[in-house]
Amino acid sequence: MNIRELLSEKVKSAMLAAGIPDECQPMVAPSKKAGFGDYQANGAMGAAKKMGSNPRELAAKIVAQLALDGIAEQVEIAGPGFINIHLDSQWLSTQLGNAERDDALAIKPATTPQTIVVDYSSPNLAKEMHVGHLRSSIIGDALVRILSRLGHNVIRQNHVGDWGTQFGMLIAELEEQLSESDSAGMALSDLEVFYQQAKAHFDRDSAFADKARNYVVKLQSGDAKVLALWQEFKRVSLEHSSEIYRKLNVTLTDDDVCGESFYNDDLAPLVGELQAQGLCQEDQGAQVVFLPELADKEGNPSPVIIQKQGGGFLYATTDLAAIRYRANNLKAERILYFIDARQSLHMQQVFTLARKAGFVADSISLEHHAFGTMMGSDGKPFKTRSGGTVKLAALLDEAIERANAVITAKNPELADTTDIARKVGIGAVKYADLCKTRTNDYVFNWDTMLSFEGNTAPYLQYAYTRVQSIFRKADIDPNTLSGPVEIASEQEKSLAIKLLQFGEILAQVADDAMPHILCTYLYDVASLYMRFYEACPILKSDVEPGTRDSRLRICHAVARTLETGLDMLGIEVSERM
Ligand SMILES: NC(=[NH2+])NCCC[C@H](N)C(=O)O
Repeated sequence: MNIRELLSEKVKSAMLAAGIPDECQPMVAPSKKAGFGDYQANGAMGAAKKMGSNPRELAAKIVAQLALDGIAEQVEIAGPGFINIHLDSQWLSTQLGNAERDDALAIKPATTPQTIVVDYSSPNLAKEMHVGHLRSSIIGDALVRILSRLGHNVIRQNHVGDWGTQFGMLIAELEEQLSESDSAGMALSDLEVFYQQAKAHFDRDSAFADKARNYVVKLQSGDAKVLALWQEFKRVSLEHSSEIYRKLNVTLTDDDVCGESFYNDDLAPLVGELQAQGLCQEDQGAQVVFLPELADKEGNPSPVIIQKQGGGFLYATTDLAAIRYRANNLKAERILYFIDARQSLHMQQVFTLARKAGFVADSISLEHHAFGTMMGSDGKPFKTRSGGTVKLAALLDEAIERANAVITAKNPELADTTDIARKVGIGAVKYADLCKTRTNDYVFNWDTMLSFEGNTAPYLQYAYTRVQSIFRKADIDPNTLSGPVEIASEQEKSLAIKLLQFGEILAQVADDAMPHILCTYLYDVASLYMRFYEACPILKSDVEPGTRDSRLRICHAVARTLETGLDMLGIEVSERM
């Protein structure tokens, strides 16, 4: 149980004992300001309102029933009825000592583990991955890591775009280029260029355009030759994505790919079912669902086309089939989508229609976790200088190169910087994204993200390295320290409380799918550690051995928390920097 849960339970019992109705909540949270205790219980005000009594008197009744012996050293009532709880240093010492020893640190597994499907990254295989897929990949992966760590059964779904009319054109082009090229890998070494070639070919050569259209039909009817070409195209394109995932330290593998093509056979029956349920109607030859639930300001229902005139299916049709599969076959209890905010209406339509058609039970939580756009310094969506889309592969190489320059300038004595530059460069790009409130746009800036000051990956990685250097200097393996942790100073106390909040923070990130909360937390840990380090000498000769060992154990808890927290964000640390 984490501190918040423990205090909530205690305050709740006190409220019941004070005769407060069960529906009133204790409202326990860490105090926002110094001087108001470490935690606050704010439930007295709400309860007093409900009961028509005086909030301060009610708070006093709660405090009279509150059994926090050994947990809190002082409880006081402030303002209109806040209950301020000052935690007991001895109790914190024991808690932190236990956490430092525990493999799980202060992280407690979820009480009810769920099956959670996470749809993320999901690039279109016809083109090279670009910066637009960066946010989906790294935010989605952070959630996957956190949810797994909390004990949930997480199923990754890389819903790649591997189907649709454009593949006729691409396969026809591949066939032609293969007669001149040695391998598909060579012909497709630059997907962007290849796509442009195919498109130009399609536009200028009507015989080729006919062939491309014919290949779409053949692909859909399962023609062996066309299918083989398509598979080859898909294989090479997925290799490109896998390389980026490896570079980015994103956990997606080929096993997680469940692309649009997977649902192909399901689309016609699905439209049939919607027809049978009377949910869709014909409109100019197309099959359309009108959703009054999502009506615009004038009251016009929101139209969702699920089958085009001529029979073709759409993005929404595939997403409906996918959501049904995830609910029924994968047995998801929560389905999370990490997709650009510009697809919000699409997701709302899919969720509303899926519920209406009974494809997903009400008990299943459907969540579109939208994110904003990555902007350039000009305040417009991030582009190359010539206005083209920035390829992810090139961006990541540049990050590593820049990180290398920054770390060699900082520490010219470092022997081999290859591995450190990779961790710092990739970490900086990921952290700069993850530390911003997900729903906002943010400006991509190399200098800020690679800075060793402020809320950045290099700052946190460096904080970790500094702690590790203390153990090296003392020539001590922190795992062998056996004396107790003693929380004596104010700096030790606030650091201890912060460290013990790790589990609370993760539970919140898991609920809201907001990784920036974890980033802020890790930054707070590192900052409180710096304060502690300034105020509490560790290896000075006049420090008592018991105090030294206690402080070393606190350092160890800090290092492990930073390492584990960064790992949950998919960011690696180094022993030296
Ligand atoms: N189930 C989904 N619609 N997932 C997101 C797919 C994203 C789409 N392939 C794109 O690149 O924009």
